[in-house]
Amino acid sequence: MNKYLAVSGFPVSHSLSPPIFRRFFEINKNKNSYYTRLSCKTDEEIIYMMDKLKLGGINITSPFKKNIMKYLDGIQKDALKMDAINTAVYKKNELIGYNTDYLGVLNSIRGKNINLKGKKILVLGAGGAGVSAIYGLKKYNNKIIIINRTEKKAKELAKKFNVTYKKYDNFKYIIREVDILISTIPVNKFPFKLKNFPDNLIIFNAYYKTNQLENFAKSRDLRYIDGLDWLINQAVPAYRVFLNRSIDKNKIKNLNLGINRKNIGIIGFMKAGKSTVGRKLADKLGKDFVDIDRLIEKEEDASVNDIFLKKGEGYFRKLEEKIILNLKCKDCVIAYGGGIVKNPKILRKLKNFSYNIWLWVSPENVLGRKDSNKRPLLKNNKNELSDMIKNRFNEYFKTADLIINTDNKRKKDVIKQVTYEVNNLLG
Ligand SMILES: Nc1ncnc2c1ncn2[C@@H]1O[C@H](COP(=O)(O)OP(=O)(O)OP(=O)(O)O)[C@@H](O)[C@H]1O
Ligand SMILES: O=C(O)C1=C[C@@H](O)[C@@H](O)[C@H](O)C1
Ligand SMILES: [Mg+2]
Repeated sequence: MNKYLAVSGFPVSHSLSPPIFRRFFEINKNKNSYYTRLSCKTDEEIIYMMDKLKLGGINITSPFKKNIMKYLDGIQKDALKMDAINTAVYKKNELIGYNTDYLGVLNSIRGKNINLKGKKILVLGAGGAGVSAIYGLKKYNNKIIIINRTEKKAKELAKKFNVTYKKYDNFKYIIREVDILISTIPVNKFPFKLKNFPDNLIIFNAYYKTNQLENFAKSRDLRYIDGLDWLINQAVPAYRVFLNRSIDKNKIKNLNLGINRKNIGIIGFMKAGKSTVGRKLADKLGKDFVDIDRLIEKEEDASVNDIFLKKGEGYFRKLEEKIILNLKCKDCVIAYGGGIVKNPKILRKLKNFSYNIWLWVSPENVLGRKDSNKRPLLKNNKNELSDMIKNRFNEYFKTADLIINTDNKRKKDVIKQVTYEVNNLLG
């Protein structure tokens, strides 16, 4: 049976979990497992979409790691102690939560053959990543200091896990005496001067976009562990939870991260809002907008409906294929037709051509949208529509780099969410 998995958060368009998991599937020849990103604005929406997409499991990232816990039927003991989860999976119809983030920290450090015993460790940041770092490291080391801009949070954490709390402003003194700095703050520019850092400092940075701390570590030849290492090392145990199999980490070479595509593609079933949202998004980003259906209409000098009725679906699909395969744009928003997922040649092109956002809509919601009864393939019949959605589901899931739910949302809210995610991706 197919297994559908995703990482959800807000924003989540930047997440490198999909290329990591897709590589795991390749390594272990999991032909029927799929993993993508699911953008959700609330914890409630995650649960709604898990049901709609029939997800077997999910990774949870910021800001939902704590709030999602109220929906779980069971919570593994490490996750309970950290009061946060990053993985949930259905086991016999019960949704069970886990936290593999702390293993991510420990195994990244171990993978670099660094002995933790006796080392003085400074954890910067008291959010979810900070908690998991402390929780993991505490098992092997008791010289841990926590500092955070909001000092109350650092104090609480220090008390809960029995580590040392220091004032934020004292960073410049403390850093001179530590062996390992674990920065868990997601920033490009580090908030403190870097010149006081000792020569043999080991830096572990949870943030995986290129940033000032990384460049500094390289310029000073300091040992540096990056967030991608952490992400891979928390994904390995999550993979075990999802599929009950282990992964040979030595095989994770040549990871194709593949999210540097400049074109943004909008895919989705009929009436999902592809044209409306695509046009507005292009406007907001200052990119050109291409609506494939409109290009077809221009070429034939007839409406999509008329082409379908007079020349048939086969003719339409051929034209659609020719236009998409010849598309040359480099920095556009493209609204693709709802039926493209039936054509493997088009799907192959899309994989490297555009970052594809699937606007999800349920059959119930499609039927409520304006003009839905005028479409030739849409005869206002919910069962027929449900069947069509089911038949195309697998291809949509495989093609989507990001899923955004449009059910029960106003157009302007969908546009806002898509724009936010795309800015997060490109920014
Ligand atoms: N979130 C939404 N809520 C309600 N109505 C919506 C929403 N998004 C789009 N619509 C409306 O649904 C109709 C279809 O939208 P649009 O034409 O953008 O969809 P599409 O995916 O391009 O459809 P098609 O398959 O016909 O190309 C329009 O009348 C649009 O205003
Ligand atoms: O960016 C991501 O994809 C993730 C980040 C961390 O929060 C992880 O805990 C999560 O499992 C996935
Ligand atoms: Mg359209």
